[in-house]
Amino acid sequence: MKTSIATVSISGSLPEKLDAIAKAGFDGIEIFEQDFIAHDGPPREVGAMIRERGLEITLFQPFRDFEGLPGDLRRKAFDRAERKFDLMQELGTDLVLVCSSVHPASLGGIDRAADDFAELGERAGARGLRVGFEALAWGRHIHDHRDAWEVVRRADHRSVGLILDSFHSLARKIDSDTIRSIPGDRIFFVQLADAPLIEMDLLYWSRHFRNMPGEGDLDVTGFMRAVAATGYAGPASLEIFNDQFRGGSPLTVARDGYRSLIALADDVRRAEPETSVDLPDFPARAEVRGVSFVEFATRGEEQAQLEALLSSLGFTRRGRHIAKRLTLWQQGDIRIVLNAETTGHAGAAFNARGTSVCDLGISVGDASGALARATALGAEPFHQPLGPGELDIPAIRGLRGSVLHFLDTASGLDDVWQVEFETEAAATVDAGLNAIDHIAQTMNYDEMLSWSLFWTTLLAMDKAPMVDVIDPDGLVRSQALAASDGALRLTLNGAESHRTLAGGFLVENLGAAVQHIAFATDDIFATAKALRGLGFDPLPIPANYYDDLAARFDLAPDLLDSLRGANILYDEDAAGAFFQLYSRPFHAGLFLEIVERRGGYAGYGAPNAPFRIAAQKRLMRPKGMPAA
Ligand SMILES: O=C(O)c1ccc(O)c(O)c1
Ligand SMILES: [Mg+2]
Repeated sequence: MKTSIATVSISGSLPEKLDAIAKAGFDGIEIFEQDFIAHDGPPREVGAMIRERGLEITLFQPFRDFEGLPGDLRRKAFDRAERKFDLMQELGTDLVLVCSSVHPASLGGIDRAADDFAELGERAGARGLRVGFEALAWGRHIHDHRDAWEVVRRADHRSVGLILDSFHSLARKIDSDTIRSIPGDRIFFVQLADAPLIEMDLLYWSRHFRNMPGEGDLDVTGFMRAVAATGYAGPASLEIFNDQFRGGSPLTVARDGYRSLIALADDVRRAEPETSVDLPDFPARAEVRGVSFVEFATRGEEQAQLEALLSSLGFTRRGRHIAKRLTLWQQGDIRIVLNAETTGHAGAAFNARGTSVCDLGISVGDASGALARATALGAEPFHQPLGPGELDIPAIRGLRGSVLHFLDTASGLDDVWQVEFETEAAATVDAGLNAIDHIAQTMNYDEMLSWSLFWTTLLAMDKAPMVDVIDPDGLVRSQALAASDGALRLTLNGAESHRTLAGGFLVENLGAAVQHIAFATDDIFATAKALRGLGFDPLPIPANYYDDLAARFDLAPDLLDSLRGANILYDEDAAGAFFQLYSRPFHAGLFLEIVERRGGYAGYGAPNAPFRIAAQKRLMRPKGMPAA
């Protein structure tokens, strides 16, 4: 499968766009005319510049307002086309996209449009060029791929074909199966884009809110399945108009695009095994078994504080690494590794940011399969020199330079705790924490799409609807991702203002990282009681909160008293109930949480966030600062 992306999807100058696109692994580009015009250099040079980077020009676009014009306007449209044909020949591309007309003088009429395209095809064909017709969702007379196809069919010229764009078809809610009856060799080009479902004007939605397949809410997979079923064998090309991407890092956006396109093609071939998608084989999304470990880079005084906090939560130190300054803290199935190395990845992480989560270990069905999939999607493998007796655990780079490890049982990687660690004393305390409920990664708002794509293309995880977390000083957007059985839950929290708790963490911590870890208990009141005995200092929750709870929910008085007495927050929905107990914030605004889920409650207590955040901020406010 030939991969391609429109230059309009990436920020920067034309050479910057091309560098990023080539580096991300694409085979070709759709050259957006504006990007060519803005560049200072003749078309032949631009063509060479593109080919030098190993890219081909899959499409020249757009050519607007062509079909259905009367008299002189029609003649002028053909003159314009001839000029663009000259340009295409100099650039070195044979296909132009003609998008359906929005011209006020365009007359309409399928046969008139077909005649126009037959003549354009004749002129293009004489030069060895081809013309593709795309229905814009807001086209004046043609705004449905079925009508565009009818124009192409009636034009009946080998140099005239159809161009499909998932956005235009899906935005108009046209059934993708209508594509299955179009002959694949009459489809000249396929553009792909997703978008969040928002009610708004189609043109505005398209020009500002498109995103990578898998990042939005449209069924781009269903669309591409239908395309594949036709036998179409041309490029799959991303055409993403997005305000955020226009200002983003060219390489990050290009890499996200590549990941999204390869994952999409892989989904299509798995869903349509009878079709041939020309793509090297790699494993399906890894099945998640759970969180194997969370590793902090920490040293000195900060390490002592973190150890004290873990002890007060019922964790015990259970192992020491055979060669490195690593200790293993455990409770139930939860493993926290404290890495005090002064060199290597963790050493560098601590030097840059102080105590922070530098590594995550995920238990999967097949660890090397997970790595193979990650690399096929363009992830960067991570290697560190192995000491004697150490296991080679497959790993890639994750959020902001952190490292993500894959462990499994089949290849013995789950035994790393026995192989690489000397066991210390058995647990003498236990507060009933048995698993990691969720891990919260804080990032800038404009990193959220990228990281949610990262997780959902790599592992079998689904996105929940985006939730607003109300911080007293600004809004934080929260995207939850979960494996279907809850074996891994992540919340990606995107901050826009540095004044929010999440935004402040980004400043203090020099960028995105895990800000909190939530542990699961089966009995939060028993856990709270055990923690009191261990000297755990919970985040104090004001009485007003409990008065409001009494008004909002029908809670038994003794339950309300127990919640109040233990500083436990409460939420419920139709499926069940949720209990939350928080630690006080420590270094840079990191914190720990304890939760109990009852019934099928699948959320994260977002309604409690404003009160929890206000309570955390009261404790974090620098001494002597005014309250406002
Ligand atoms: O928004 C536009 O004008 C526009 C132009 C060309 C395309 O291929 C498209 O999908 C949209
Ligand atoms: Mg398009």
